[in-house]
Amino acid sequence: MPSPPQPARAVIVMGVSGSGKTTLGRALAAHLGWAFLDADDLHPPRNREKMARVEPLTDEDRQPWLETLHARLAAHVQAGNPLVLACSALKARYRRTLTGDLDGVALVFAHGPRDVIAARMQGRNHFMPPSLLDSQFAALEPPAQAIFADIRRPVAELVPGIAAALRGP
Ligand SMILES: Nc1ncnc2c1ncn2[C@@H]1O[C@H](COP(=O)(O)OP(=O)(O)O)[C@@H](O)[C@H]1O
Ligand SMILES: O=C(O)[C@H](O)[C@@H](O)[C@H](O)[C@H](O)COP(=O)(O)O
Repeated sequence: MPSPPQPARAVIVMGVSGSGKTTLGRALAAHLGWAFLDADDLHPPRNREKMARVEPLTDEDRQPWLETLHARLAAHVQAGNPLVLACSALKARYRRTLTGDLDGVALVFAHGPRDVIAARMQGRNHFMPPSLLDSQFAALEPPAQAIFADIRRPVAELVPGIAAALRGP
């Protein structure tokens, strides 16, 4: 994934389940006045059912979902309608599928300690069982280049820094 392009036309907020992608992505989109899309909302029913059975998704499970997300991202970029996409995007190859040959897609990595994330997952009502968190960390390939967001900090503090990083030096 290249360094943040100038100007960014889309942002992917990535991280394991419960890392705060949705919360941070929504707040960032509101701050920027951009559209927001939660990749969770596009999981096919069989993927949601699988996770609810406490079975991690495989590469094959995720591939069609990632292709659908790429098409949505491409439509926004090509229409000049910038988008914040919250998506786990755990592996480098998933991020390559999401971005494809699109220019101007920046990456934000929502990262934090496992215990903080586990506690937050226990406190919400969601189809994703907290017991899948270890499989999420096992699949995670942290990005070499991204805007790093430490999710121990409040979202309201994180958003202006991310927006500034998107604008570039
Ligand atoms: N920076 C933060 N500080 C405190 N709580 C947070 C923060 N980010 C997210 N949360 C809370 O953590 C939980 C998981 O966040 P969520 O956005 O649903 O994560 P994800 O989309 O990555 O699964 C939610 O209950 C949310 O309110
Ligand atoms: O690739 C995956 O394994 C899933 O996308 C997973 O990472 C995602 O986290 C779930 O869809 C639960 O949704 P939340 O991210 O909102 O917990």
